[in-house]
Amino acid sequence: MKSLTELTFDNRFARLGDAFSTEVAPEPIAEPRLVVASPAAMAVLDLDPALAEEPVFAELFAGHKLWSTAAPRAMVYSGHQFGVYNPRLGDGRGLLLGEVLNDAGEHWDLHLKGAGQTPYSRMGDGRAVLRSSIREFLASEALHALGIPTSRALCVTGSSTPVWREKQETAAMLLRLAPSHVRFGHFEYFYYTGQAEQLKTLGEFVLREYFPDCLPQEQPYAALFREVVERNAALIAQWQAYGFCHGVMNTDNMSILGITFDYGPYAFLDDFDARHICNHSDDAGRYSFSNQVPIAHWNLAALAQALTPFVEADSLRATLALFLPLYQAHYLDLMRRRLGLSSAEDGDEERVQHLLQLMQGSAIDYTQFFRRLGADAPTEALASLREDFVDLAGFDAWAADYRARSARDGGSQDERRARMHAVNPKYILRNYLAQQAIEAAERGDYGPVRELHAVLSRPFDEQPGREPYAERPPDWGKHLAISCSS
Ligand SMILES: Nc1ncnc2c1ncn2[C@@H]1O[C@H](COP(=O)(O)OP(=O)(O)OP(=O)(O)O)[C@@H](O)[C@H]1O
Ligand SMILES: [Mg+2]
Repeated sequence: MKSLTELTFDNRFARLGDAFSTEVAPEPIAEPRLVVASPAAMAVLDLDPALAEEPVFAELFAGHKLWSTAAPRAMVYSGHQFGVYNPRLGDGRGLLLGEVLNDAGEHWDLHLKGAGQTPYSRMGDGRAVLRSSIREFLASEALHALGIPTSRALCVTGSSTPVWREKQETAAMLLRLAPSHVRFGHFEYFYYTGQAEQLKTLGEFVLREYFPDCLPQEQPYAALFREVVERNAALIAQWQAYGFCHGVMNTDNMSILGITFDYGPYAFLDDFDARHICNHSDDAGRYSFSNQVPIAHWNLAALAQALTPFVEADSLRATLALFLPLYQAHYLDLMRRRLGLSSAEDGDEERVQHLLQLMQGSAIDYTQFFRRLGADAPTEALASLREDFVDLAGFDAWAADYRARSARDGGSQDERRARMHAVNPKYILRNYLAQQAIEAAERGDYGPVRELHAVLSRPFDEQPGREPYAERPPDWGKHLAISCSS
């Protein structure tokens, strides 16, 4: 284990120079205090979790202190937002502090979100409020615990610095960790500004540092695009299988690594609803839950456009066409496992679709359904789940088929339960749980956010005494409108 001062920096992205990022010092927030830290994320940097309680920890992650070998910089990027190209984006409130080299030899970007104004702030104040920082923290670590690729969150630091949104709030900073902060929008920026040399420098950097297996191939950029398509197909399959709605799938929020990136008004589904829209400024439902699949494809097409200087359009198009079948295969595999099926059979896709149709409009809790389905033998589990469905005849037909399918799959009930509980979480980050923790934190009580984080770090475990965290939302928590100003 290291002390905080022993972190080793090797700032590869900073060395790309001023065409890619601008040196900016963090603007500290007043009276910093640790709100919550993730022991698992600290372990990524070989840091003892106890260090989070030292005053210097909050000072570092509130912009008051900096390692002498860090190199804080705001990155430039652009991107398509809601389908429209926005040429002027970039880190408007976040800074890449540098890249830490851990004991395993991995580079991890330290990105401080809410660190003050930068040349890319446009009209913004460069700040992030406490509630949105807590939401990003909780989701990053919750998705990681579910096994969904994501940026990580080291900690949230609160302050007394006032910030004006719809009302007066306080500023916070989130320390985000990721192997890279390069987004689709980085490629788009250099492509659309016609900076061919810089586009090539970026591409070579990404290939060399993050996709070394693509380099020796005949067409490294074609291989890179194929890898990004494959990773996104796998990622979006996990989102859909676990009911995660991102809400702002703009290309500036799409990581080149295929990890979940930028947590805004996201939501995990409570009741299953394919049409769910978690971003209340998204009137048209562009980023609704079921649209995430075609939108990921659309975003990949936007990235492909920026790669046309390197790869033939026909080749890019052919790779793009792989996205949907790859996605479907991953999704079906995950849903089979969620249903406790260890083998594949024709008709499984229809079984999954039929179940989701029955859930739609029946107010069926998506997370609880699968957990309860695995808790008992199929006949007993189905009998207890049945009463919640509106279309009972439809459900009975599905259940009869599922019982027979499960019997053919074989195995003991103990094996089935263990297998299902390992993929069907008991605890999920429900918006109402986040909201309760945020309201307590806004009153200065950080106990609830720490406890919720601890619960969500073991989502598949029974956690005696913590059962209330597995409950469906109360009425007030069913249709929370999460503010997009963050
Ligand atoms: N308060 C703010 N001040 C300055 N710029 C901002 C502010 N909020 C958002 N932006 C900028 O607006 C653009 C879109 O914001 P978006 O919400 O997608 O990103 P973000 O949440 O700020 O950061 P990230 O994508 O790094 O998680 C980004 O360029 C972002 O830096
Ligand atoms: Mg963003």
